[in-house]
Amino acid sequence: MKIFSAAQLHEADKVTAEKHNITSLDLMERAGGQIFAWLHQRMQGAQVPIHIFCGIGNNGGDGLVLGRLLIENGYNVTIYVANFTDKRSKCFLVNYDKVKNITKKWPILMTSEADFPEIHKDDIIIDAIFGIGLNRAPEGWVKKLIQYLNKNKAFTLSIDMPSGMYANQALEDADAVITSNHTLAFQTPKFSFFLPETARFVPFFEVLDIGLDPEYIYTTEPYAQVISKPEAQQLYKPRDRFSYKGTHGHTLVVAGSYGKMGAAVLSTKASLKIGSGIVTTFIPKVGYTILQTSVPEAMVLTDDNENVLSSINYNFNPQCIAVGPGIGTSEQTVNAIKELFKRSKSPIVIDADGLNCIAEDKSLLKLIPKQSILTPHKGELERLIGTWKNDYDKIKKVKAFAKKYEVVVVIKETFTIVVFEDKLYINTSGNQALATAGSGDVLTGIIAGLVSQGYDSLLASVLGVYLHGSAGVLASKQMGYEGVIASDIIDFIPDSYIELFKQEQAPQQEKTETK
Ligand SMILES: NC(=O)C1=CN([C@@H]2O[C@H](COP(=O)(O)OP(=O)(O)OC[C@H]3O[C@@H](n4cnc5c(N)ncnc54)[C@H](O)[C@@H]3O)[C@@H](O)[C@H]2O)[C@@H](O)CC1
Ligand SMILES: Nc1ncnc2c1ncn2[C@@H]1O[C@H](COP(=O)(O)OP(=O)(O)O)[C@@H](O)[C@H]1O
Ligand SMILES: [K+]
Repeated sequence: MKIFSAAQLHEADKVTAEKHNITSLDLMERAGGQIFAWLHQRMQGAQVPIHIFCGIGNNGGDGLVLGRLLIENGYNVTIYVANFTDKRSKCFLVNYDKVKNITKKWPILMTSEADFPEIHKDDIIIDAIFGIGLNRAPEGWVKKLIQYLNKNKAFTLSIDMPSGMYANQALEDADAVITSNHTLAFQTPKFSFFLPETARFVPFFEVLDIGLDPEYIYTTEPYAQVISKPEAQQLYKPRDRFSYKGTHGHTLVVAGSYGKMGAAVLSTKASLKIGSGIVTTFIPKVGYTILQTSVPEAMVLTDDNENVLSSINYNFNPQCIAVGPGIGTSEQTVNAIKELFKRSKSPIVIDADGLNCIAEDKSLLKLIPKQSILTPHKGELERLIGTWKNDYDKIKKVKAFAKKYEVVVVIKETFTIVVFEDKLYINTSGNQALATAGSGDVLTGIIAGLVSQGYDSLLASVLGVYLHGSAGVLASKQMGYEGVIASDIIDFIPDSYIELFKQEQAPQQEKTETK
């Protein structure tokens, strides 16, 4: 699914109005109507008090449309307008009057803290204060209103986005954002929903299609893309019935050192399980028996050194090389990696200590083969590109880095982001079960195994991150979050492929006895 920026959404709004001969007011009616339908379906007329807090822009206008429809359908509604300025939007004003025309219970204008209403914990709060038009951090009594609503235990539904955060700009004041229970976003999720600094304000969201111009949506290069099952499905390359192991590529895994041979085992197994036809693993001598016994399917080459990598020699052309898990950063290993980079003609997936070796000796950077894939977590990324001011600054720096060295960067997070040139792909599979030792080593093997099978570096990264997340989720369904260890993620790789093409089962109709 495409993610558009706030500017693109305003543009889409304009284009839709012009091309489809509808007004912004019609669009607002659609948007408010969709929120109403969502609530109505769940509430079925229940008389729970609903408090709608509107700003004075079009997000507030959506709140007014919702309020009117709820009142017309007999709900128990109170509308408040956070009247922080008289510069109200046109569509807001029209809908403000429409509310006044259908009820004697007019919207309550709030102008200070003294106007904050009492809210019971079982009530419902609708947050329609700010949407994509926020242009500065909320201050004064409006900030206090946001804090007051957050302190309340009532269920909070945000319209389009939690008020106080930007769609695609860094957060300025984390104390002035609504923490919503559920967000209903129009047409597209917002980029900030997925970033470490802001995702916690959006624990659940759904996207409502408000019918913005399909041509605009289809042809416009998005700000970012969300990768979920339908997108991942399209990336899959079916296997040829007449293929043989060589067709599916030969992966070289360079990993392990004394005490960290498990990392080599995990990457090797993952690479085989994702479908690499042949895997050779290069390790220090100490790991020979461990590797041969744990993964009989893999071939093993050993370094001359007993405990760490010092010279990486092999006499074949792998389609992809995975480097880094468990190798340490001793001087001889850094030098060995340097020689490997110089020699390699294939893309290299560089993870963990592979990245730390680069951080130790930055001259390695320009030797990284083009189209290689770097998979840093936060700490490794910081050692590579330095610190950042906020999530957006981080993305900007990673984009510049990826462009400069012509590589793909996989920023590992709860919502992992794959960065290539100016493109951003956000992964949505995965859960907290993946937060376990060795999980990253599995991902390295997965991505390398996909490159070996003929996926280009970008697709291998995007699909690999998706399947890795999906395997973790499937494992956690049987073992709970805590019970999943990295080997389990590998065991569930086959299921993650199968799950990719599983049809969602339609809810079963209840059978009625007729006799
Ligand atoms: N395609 C679209 O773009 C559509 C947008 N709609 C709604 O319109 C919203 C965007 O509306 P607007 O652009 O009017 O903007 P908002 O309603 O998000 O609010 C911006 C208003 O608040 C003021 N403001 C911004 N930051 C402030 C601050 N910190 N303190 C005080 N005032 C502040 C602005 O000057 C402006 O008047 C969307 O989020 C969505 O809810 C829908 O009505 C329909 C379609
Ligand atoms: N809470 C979470 N939700 C989703 N994915 C997660 C979560 N925590 C960790 N992950 C994923 O698990 C992997 C952990 O990798 P990494 O930190 O390198 O682990 P290790 O170094 O132990 O192998 C990454 O792919 C990351 O995106
Ligand atoms: K809002």
